[in-house]
Amino acid sequence: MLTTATLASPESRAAATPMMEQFIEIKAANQDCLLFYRMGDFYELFFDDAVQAAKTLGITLTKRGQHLGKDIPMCGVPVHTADDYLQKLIAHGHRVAVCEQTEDPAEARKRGSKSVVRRDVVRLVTPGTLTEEKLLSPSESNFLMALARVKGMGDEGYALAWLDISTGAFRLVESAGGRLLADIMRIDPKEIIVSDQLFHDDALRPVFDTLGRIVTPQPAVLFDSGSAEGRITRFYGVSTLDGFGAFSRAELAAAAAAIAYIEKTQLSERPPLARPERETSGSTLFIDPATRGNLELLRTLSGQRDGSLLKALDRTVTGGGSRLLAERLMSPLLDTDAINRRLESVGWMLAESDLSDGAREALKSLPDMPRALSRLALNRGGPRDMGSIRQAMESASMLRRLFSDSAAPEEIAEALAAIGELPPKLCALLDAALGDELPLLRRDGGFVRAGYHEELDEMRALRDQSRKVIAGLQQKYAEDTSVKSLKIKHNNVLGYFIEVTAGNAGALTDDAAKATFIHRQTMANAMRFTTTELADLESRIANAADRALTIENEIYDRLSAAIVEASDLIIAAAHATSVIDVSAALAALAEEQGYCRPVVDDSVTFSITAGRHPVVEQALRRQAADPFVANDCDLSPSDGRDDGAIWLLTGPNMGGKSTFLRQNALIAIMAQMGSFVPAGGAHIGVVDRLFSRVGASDDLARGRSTFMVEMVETAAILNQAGPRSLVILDEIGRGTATFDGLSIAWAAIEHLHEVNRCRSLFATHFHELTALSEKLVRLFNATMRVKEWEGDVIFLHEVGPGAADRSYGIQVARLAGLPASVVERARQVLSQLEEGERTNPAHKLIDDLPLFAAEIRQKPAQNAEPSAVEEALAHVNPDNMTPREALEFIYALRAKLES
Ligand SMILES: Nc1ncnc2c1ncn2[C@@H]1O[C@H](COP(=O)(O)OP(=O)(O)OP(=O)(O)O)[C@@H](O)[C@H]1O
Repeated sequence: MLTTATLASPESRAAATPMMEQFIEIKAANQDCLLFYRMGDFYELFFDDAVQAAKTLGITLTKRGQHLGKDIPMCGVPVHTADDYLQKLIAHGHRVAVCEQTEDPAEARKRGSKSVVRRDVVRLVTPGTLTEEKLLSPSESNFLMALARVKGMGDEGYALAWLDISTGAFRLVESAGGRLLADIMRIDPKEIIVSDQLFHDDALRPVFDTLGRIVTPQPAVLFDSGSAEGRITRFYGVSTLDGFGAFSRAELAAAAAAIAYIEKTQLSERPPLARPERETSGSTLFIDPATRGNLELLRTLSGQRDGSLLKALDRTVTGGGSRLLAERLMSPLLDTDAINRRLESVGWMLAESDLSDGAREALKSLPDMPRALSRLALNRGGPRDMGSIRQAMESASMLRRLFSDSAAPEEIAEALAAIGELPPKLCALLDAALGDELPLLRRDGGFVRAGYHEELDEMRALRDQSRKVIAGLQQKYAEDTSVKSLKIKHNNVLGYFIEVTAGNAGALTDDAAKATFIHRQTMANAMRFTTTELADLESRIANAADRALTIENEIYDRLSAAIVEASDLIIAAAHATSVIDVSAALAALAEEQGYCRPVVDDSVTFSITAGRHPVVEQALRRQAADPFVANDCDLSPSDGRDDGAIWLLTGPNMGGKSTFLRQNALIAIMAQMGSFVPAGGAHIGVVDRLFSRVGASDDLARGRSTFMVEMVETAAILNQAGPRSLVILDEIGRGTATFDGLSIAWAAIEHLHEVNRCRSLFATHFHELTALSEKLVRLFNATMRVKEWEGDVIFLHEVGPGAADRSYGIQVARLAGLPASVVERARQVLSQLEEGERTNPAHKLIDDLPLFAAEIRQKPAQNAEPSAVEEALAHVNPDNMTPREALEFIYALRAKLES
């Protein structure tokens, strides 16, 4: 098949029709994109673009004409539903170049009958540069990120710039090799651009492999730090960056690359980007990528939002609020003043519940201002986007009035001040100019309010009156000709015409009538006429309608320009409404769920009383199950020491160890993002790095077994955790042979205690480890309590001091539905093992080691008689059985078991 790559060959070009020539040229300039080629009301795709798109979209692949003697594969999507198709293509990792007709076909015809309509790519659609409402999730930011490295600055020379053209947010931070992936993951970009060179740098390969296909290489010139400043100043129309603050060379390179990419994809349009705001490197809680995934902050491990921490916490009522909450959750702070400022806002909203309820009510009618603004600035908007800005400005001002008599804390007061900066003139202008009911598209007209523009009103009246005049004319002609059924109709070919049935045509064609009625068309059953009067009227109507639309379009452009001019103020006010939304939402959450305000300071205290797991607690409540059992956790330094404690947690399977570990990590995250926390009381000395090793997963794609993944993550923790870190380790060493696992866990605890000296929670089934507490002064044993009742185990989910003596694995296995025969056999093996341990102290270290079952299996209990089921099984040959016989055999086994 002809591919787009071979299209550009000289033979291909020589054989091309004029339209094909145009296609080949445009395609050659956009090799890495599918080309949406505008043909009338469709975007059409050709050659291998068509094949790929038809497959992804599940639409029919057809053919259109031939090129070089071969059929040209083709598929197409209607322009008015193109967004739906774009969404699917983008989600599947494609990039799309949208090629529009840039002149009227009539213009092209003037150049000769064979001329091709001019076309040009007006935009590249990529995952990080979306603006359409349909393509975006209201509650998620859509960040494009540029990663730059400036040579000669060693490991510290990385910088990240990320921006969302749908909201105007633009930020920068410096990063380093060790935290690069963590920084990228906390920002959660949809697309990352890097220079060709960096893309092929072996040192970064593991980072890019983890991030997958969201990373795309771009020409190195985009990242040139020498011309970076010039590119940024040109974009913002300023002569120097002095007013923006001081940036490092790497930051400038990243910011300029992001801007260059926006220019490349948006072509002539310029989105309303806020000035780049610099984050201090390392000012947010470092959460390593594995921990971020395992703690299911934004999404569960299977990629769902349901079941994530964000979903459990989100009570915001605006898209902007929801996006800000997600950002805060992903980037908890280290600065206690900033954290307490946020907590102050939540506390105040909680105390002023009438006000905050009122605010939430007002916020519900607040449209997504930045996204409407961005569409208008990019010329992709319509009258309804203007309506959204008007409505948002009104709702925001109402919100501000609501708080006018209150003594709001600093953060809220600043937000209210930012709303106050919204230009009242713009508000008044939109109010005066825009009608109440707005059409989707500007080309439909009818969005300017009556009374706003004199000439427009006149033209509209003329247009509408003329329509009335036509109705009068119809009546007059009907009377004059005595043809009651005479009608004046309109179509696109003839314009207005008079129509009578064939039987009545005589009345309009007799000599007297001929002077007035001019014949236009004879149909099978009807005859059509016009009159000079009607033709005059028609041109007046058409002129008036045309003129009205022209005036409306001029007004649209003026309003749009006025809105875009105020974009900085609009973006700032929108952020302010999001701050109020988040504070009020966290207050509502705290009220609804009974959360408390944490004490956050610079100590290394970690003391939580009656803590709960925010997600599990809500899930249990939804299922109307037993309520969540609250537990204390205290890792604070004791006896005048300055380093925190390690809790070694033992307990039965299903006892709640993992839940307890995670809940304490989540409480720390929530406190540092500035939220109240699910606890009776909490005092947290700021955690600077959070590490966890929980759950087990294979990473076979990268050639790592479960155990390898576990060890890689453990290594990262032991190498990086410092005195202010919080470390959560769940069942280290379980993925290997027992002695190996136990030894690794043993050594890891000693290392945490002696070297890392950080606050840690360590859950394990190796009960031998509890002996370590005699040796390590900061290590404390804790256990999940259970009750035994008639051989069954009842989980109390209570954490208390001490060590568990056993794991109750067999009881849990029975609950899980393991066949009764297996459970029974396991009990026998366990008692053998325990017996062995009593008589043979050499086995001291292996009291709950399932892997040793292998050894036992070779030495079955001597007096164990084979059961009837085993007898039957021993004599059967499955290869000789039909499925039906096999099923009957199972029934027979079942009957034996029950007897
Ligand atoms: N504090 C609690 N209150 C109520 N229910 C809880 C509590 N903690 C845990 N649970 C329930 O117990 C179940 C098991 O908890 P979890 O997975 O934490 O146990 P575990 O001790 O880590 O088990 P394993 O050792 O098998 O991994 C959870 O799904 C949860 O529903």
